[in-house]
Amino acid sequence: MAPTDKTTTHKIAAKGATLHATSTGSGPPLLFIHALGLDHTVWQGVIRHFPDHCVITYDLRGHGASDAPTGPYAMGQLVADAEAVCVHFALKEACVIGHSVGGMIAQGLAVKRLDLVRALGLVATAAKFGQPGPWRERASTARTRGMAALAPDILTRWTPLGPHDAPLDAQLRATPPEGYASTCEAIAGTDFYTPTSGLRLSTLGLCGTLDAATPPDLVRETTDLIPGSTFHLIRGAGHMAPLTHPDMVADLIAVFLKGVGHV
Ligand SMILES: O=C(O)CC1=CCC(=O)O1
Repeated sequence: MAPTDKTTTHKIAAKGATLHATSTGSGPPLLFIHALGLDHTVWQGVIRHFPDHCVITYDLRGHGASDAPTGPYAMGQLVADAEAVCVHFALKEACVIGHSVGGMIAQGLAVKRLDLVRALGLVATAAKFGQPGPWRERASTARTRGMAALAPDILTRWTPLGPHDAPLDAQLRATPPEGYASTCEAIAGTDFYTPTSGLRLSTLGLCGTLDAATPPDLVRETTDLIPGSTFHLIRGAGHMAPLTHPDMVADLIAVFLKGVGHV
């Protein structure tokens, strides 16, 4: 939802960083967590479909209007940040919907604080994003050459060419290199296959058929770690489905929420 006078912005104190968050509406809580190199606004087209929920978004540390302390960041800290956001808003039993690294953080939050998480939405994400080497290289490039050196390749992997390229490119280039690099290092050090396999909660997995960054088989494999989960493909979408196909993403989430009684 584009910020309206019903949307409030919040500053949340986390360890070593102040986080920027937004809150709108009331009802069953939904927490949306964005991907690497973006900010909370990537969810705008999705969250406008949930006027009867309490919708919370925030910017990861190192991204958007949150602080970008010097890294590296640990995945445990990114999970603790999500926990701090839940505590700030007194969220309990939220449906936590994470995109890409946001989905990894959502898995970690459910493992750490199942009391806070009633259901999971795993959008174009994984329990482990490949080998650490390329993430460390990306971190090093961000620090030494800046986001402009990375943006063209990342954009090509994110989404088939389209009208979203310019705003995505702008967000990516506006991400503080230290925040981006430190988040890459958190990804490099994370393998959630075992902890996520132990989760028992309602889970929806979503992936675009054209996703080159987290291909459908990877997202399906991650979703399948959680018994009873459901998985849907979004035809024609790439990695940026929440931005390029917001109505479809929202419809699938809405059906899922209805199915689990989070309405
Ligand atoms: O940027 C990418 O290559 C894809 C990605 C992995 C984690 C994330 O948030 O984005």
